[in-house]
Amino acid sequence: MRYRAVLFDLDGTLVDSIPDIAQAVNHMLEEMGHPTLSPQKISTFLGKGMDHLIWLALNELTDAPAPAPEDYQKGRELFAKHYDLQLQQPSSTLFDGVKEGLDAFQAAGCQLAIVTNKPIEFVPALIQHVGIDHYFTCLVGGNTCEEKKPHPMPFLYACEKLGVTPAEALVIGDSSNDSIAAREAGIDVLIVPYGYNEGESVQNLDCDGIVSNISEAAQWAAQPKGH
Ligand SMILES: O=C(O)COP(=O)(O)O
Ligand SMILES: [Mg+2]
Repeated sequence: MRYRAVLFDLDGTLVDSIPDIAQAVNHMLEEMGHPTLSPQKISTFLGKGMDHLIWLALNELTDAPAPAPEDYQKGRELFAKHYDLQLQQPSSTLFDGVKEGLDAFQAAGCQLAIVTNKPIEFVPALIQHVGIDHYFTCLVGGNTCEEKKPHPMPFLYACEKLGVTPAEALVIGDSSNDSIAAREAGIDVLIVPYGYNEGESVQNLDCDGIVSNISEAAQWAAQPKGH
């Protein structure tokens, strides 16, 4: 294995988290007297953290250039309340190949971390529900560091926590937020094509490869560079 640590994005890479996020967004919208949005539409708002998601969802429903500050604040409180409730009985699921891939990386002696833009308080319940919490020795959320992806800080913070250099780490993600942050941090990056890249194709992202799932990522990482 070419790497000592693997830093995983969460939403859209390990977990199909849209079912619970869409429910929470739509409960928020309903309580604020707005019509609901399709899960497909909501999935295009994901990637830059909870505040951005709420901003885009509220913005979608009005002609105003931005939600009023009090509506935005109310939206943030309601989303957090409903997402927390949702995570008590979640519907989110693991993508195919995740467990096999995590097992392969772990068997090869890699340390595993999650680096997500999701606020850290929601992460433990979600990864416990899908049965992958025991794999990770480091969890970094969107509010753990001063900056979020696409800033490199969260990935560099995870490397420091795990005691590895950026050259010894690999990032696996689903969006430009992951590829840009990884490149800026000097960390190799693989992209999966089944996640949420803010509604855009992943084909043009600056990365070291596009792999069909995490299991294939582990095979890729086991080969010498240049294969
Ligand atoms: O919270 C988001 O917007 C996306 O989370 P992610 O970084 O795990 O994809
Ligand atoms: Mg993601």
